[in-house]
Parts: sequence; structure tokens; C-alpha cells
Amino acid sequence: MLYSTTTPEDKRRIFRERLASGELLRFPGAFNPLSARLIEQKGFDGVYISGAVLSADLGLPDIGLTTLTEVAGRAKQIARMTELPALVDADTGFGEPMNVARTIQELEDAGLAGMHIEDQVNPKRCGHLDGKQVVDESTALKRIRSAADARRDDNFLIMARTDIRAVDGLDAAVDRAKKLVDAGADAIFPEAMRDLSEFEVIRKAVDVPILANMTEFGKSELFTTAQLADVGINIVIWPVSLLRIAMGAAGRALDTITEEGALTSKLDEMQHRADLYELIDYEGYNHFDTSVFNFTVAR
Ligand SMILES: C[C@](O)(C(=O)O)[C@H](CC(=O)O)C(=O)O
Ligand SMILES: [Mg+2]
Repeated sequence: MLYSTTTPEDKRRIFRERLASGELLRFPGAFNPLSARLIEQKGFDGVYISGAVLSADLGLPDIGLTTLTEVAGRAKQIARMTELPALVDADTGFGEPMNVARTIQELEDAGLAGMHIEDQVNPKRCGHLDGKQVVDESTALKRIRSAADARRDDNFLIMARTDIRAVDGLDAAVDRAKKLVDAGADAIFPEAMRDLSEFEVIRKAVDVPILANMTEFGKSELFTTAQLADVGINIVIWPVSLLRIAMGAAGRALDTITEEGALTSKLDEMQHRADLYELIDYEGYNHFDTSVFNFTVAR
């Protein structure tokens, strides 16, 4: 009922403990607060909040148009709906190192368990597109240093994403990952790795947790959780997948209305009213007023 009862501090602490165990944590991307609840109900370890989803949701391309206020606001709405830790995509940090510092404090206040900042230039683009550019080493490290300095809860996870693999190659990615860790990154997100062996190279290079991005229609092959666990990955995200599935289904449903004049043939594919009410704990609101949930929903 209402919002999560686990405090942000507890979510961060539990997230850190689970990361320290070395197991692979599965973080599907929530495209709204309700889908975060579904991710929790289905037994996942955490919720990812994608910049690509956040901008697509507003009808915008993922090129750094969203503001810190928009990202922190939406991330808060999602994070508070689940007991799970939520990891948010902070793109390039929303400005200079001092802006990055403010970004961290806003995201802490929004109840996130952690975030990642990348080393792309502005305007940025999806890490799986051609033609990316990255900032120089000194700028990349400054972003991470100011992020680490700004946090007030040591358990708030500062993850550094590097996009340099696609620009300067794997050796450059190894070098940058090591330096980002030295600058204070708690975890590394090596973007657009081409195969498992590339993940293994990064795994060997750094001691901190590593994230694998299993976004579809990109540069990386889609590996299974077993394959990723085998090479020592600690967090896997499917950042845009649930939005892609939902939008695909929505498009097909609209065609069905046009073709069949009704959605009767789609009922089996829909989340049932009863399941929705269970997910939002409608019945729980009887705690306040016993007449709130005094009906039954036939399945
Ligand atoms: C992970 C990512 O940063 C995101 O915003 O979700 C994107 C995902 C995508 O566009 O497919 C990325 O740059 O990989
Ligand atoms: Mg992104």
C-alpha cells in the first residue's frame, strides 16, 4: 500500500551487501512506477531507471534533453514504489563537476540506491550508436571525483560508465576503467562490449562490480544470465526491454481495434484487472476505510 516501507538508506545498504556477495543481480528497466512493482513481484533484485526510457516516455530522443529535475522527479516516483534498490542513469551528470555534485545530492534525496555517469560529450547519444565522442581523461575523472565527494551516504553507489570502447578500442576501455576506479568509482559500466571475452578483460582489470547492458538492437550480443555470471558480471540491466515489449503490444492492440473492431481477442494478453489491483494492493487501503475494497473481481 502507498509507497515502499524500506528507507533509501536501508535499500543502499542491502544493495551493497548483495553486490559484495559477488552474485549476479538482475535489474530490469522500469518504464513507470507500476512496472517497478511488477519487477519486485516477479522476484528480481533491483530496478534500473533508464535515460533512454525517460526521454522516450516524453517523446524525445536520448540526447541529453532531459533535465536533472525531470530525471530526479521521475526516478523518485519509481524508486519509492518498490522495496528494491533503484539504479538511475544520470547521463553525463547534467553539467560541469559542480553540477555533478548537485546531481548526486538530488538523486540521494530522491531515494535512489545509486546512479551512473558516463564519459560522453554533450550532446550524448545511445551508447550503442555509431559516431559517439568521449571527453578527455581529466574531465571524465573529475566527474567521478566530484560525484564521490558530494554524496552524504557512503552506500550511495557511484558507478562510472565508459563509452570509450567504441571510440578508442578495448585497451583504452581497460585504461579508463582503472582510472575511474582510482578516481572513486564504486562500480564500472563498460558500454557496448562486443562479446563475452571483452567483459572478461574488464573483469580482470578492475576489482569493483561490473554492469552488463543487455539492450536490444545494439552492439552487444544478448547473453543469458548464466553466461554473464560465468564471466563475473555483478549487475545486468535490460534497460529499455519492458518499454519495447509494452509499446510493441500496444501497437498490435491498436491494429486489432482497427481490424476487428474490438479487443476481445487480446484479453489473454492483458494484465487482468484483478492482477492490477493485487499489484497496487488495492485491498490494503481497507486499513483506512473498510468500504474502500468491498467488491470482488471475477477472473
Ligand atoms: C543504458 C542506456 O544508457 C539507457 O539509457 O537505458 C542506453 C540504452 C539504449 O539506448 O539502448 C544506452 O546508451 O545503452
Ligand atoms: Mg542512457
